[in-house]
Amino acid sequence: MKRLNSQLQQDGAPLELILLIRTLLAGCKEIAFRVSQGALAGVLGSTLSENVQGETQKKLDVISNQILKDTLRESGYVKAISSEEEDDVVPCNPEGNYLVSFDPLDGSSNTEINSLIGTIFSIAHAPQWMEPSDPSAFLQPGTQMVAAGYVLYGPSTMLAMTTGRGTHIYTLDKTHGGFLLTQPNVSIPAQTTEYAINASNQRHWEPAMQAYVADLLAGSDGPREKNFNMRWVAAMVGDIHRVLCRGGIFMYPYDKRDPDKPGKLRLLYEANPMAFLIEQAGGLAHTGSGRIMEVMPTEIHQRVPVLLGSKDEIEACLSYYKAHS
Ligand SMILES: O=P(O)(O)OC[C@H]1O[C@](O)(COP(=O)(O)O)[C@@H](O)[C@@H]1O
Ligand SMILES: [Mg+2]
Ligand SMILES: [Mg+2]
Repeated sequence: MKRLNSQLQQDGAPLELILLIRTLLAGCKEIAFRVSQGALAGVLGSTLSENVQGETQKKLDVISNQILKDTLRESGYVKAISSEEEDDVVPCNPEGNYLVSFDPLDGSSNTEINSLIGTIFSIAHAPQWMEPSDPSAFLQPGTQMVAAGYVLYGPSTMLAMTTGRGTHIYTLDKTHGGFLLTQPNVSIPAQTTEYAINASNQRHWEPAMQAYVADLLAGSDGPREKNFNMRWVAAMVGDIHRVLCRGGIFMYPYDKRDPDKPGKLRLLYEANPMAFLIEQAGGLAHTGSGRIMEVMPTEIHQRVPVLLGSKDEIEACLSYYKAHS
């Protein structure tokens, strides 16, 4: 079975990027170990770095953030980090060539019920002119990413990643500690009868989304003339993994509750990396008004609506937006 390194080389990733990805994944393997300890996380710390030793009271998302921050800062490859768990950009090596953004633990409320969680990340080039503490270099559209992916901490630890040459899925072989290629060149079926949305927010959606979901619910009796099934992992990383594995769509649409928060999910840490993976697997990634990866961020913690997944079904959804515009 092919190793991650060989696939990255085959996809033409430069050596420094490969080394950075390996460093990032070393941090994720440490998180995987922590997560697998469940309620014992932080108690058994013999293999863990000094900075997180003894932090037994901290929640796993804070611990995961610390692990990734320490690992990336020490590597020297990274000029600055932006993280869902940090208010400001974290300056690293002024000579570093890359910027890394991450959601250290996505779906963190699932930790309480021993259910799916993961780390989502993206990597971009750091401009020469940039001061490490300057957030403006992170304010570039997702089209500038050179790599993105997630590590899913489930029954097995899995990695989905793209460097712009297809999306590949790997499984962590815990016997030797390496990621092995288990699903090369993922291709999301264009059509699907499976969708994911938190229906408890229904009253806050725009009319286009209300109409679209109403027609999905009407099933074979409605205009779509077929039955749909619904799934909700409550961790984007788990829902997107399902979409990559067997198709479907995932939506966290515009929500009119708070105009400052047009969606729940964060552009830099969640929407962009997942959009890159989905597009590289032949799917579509949209906000309802444009391609996610073309959104120009105005601040690092910006939120956006997301519609991701099987191409024909996302297009069907967008036709409702068009009809209501
Ligand atoms: O079920 P809810 O409350 O609508 O929220 C689920 C969404 O919130 C998130 O958990 C947010 O991620 P965090 O755990 O990183 O805050 C997404 O992964 C998920 O899709
Ligand atoms: Mg998240
Ligand atoms: Mg998180």
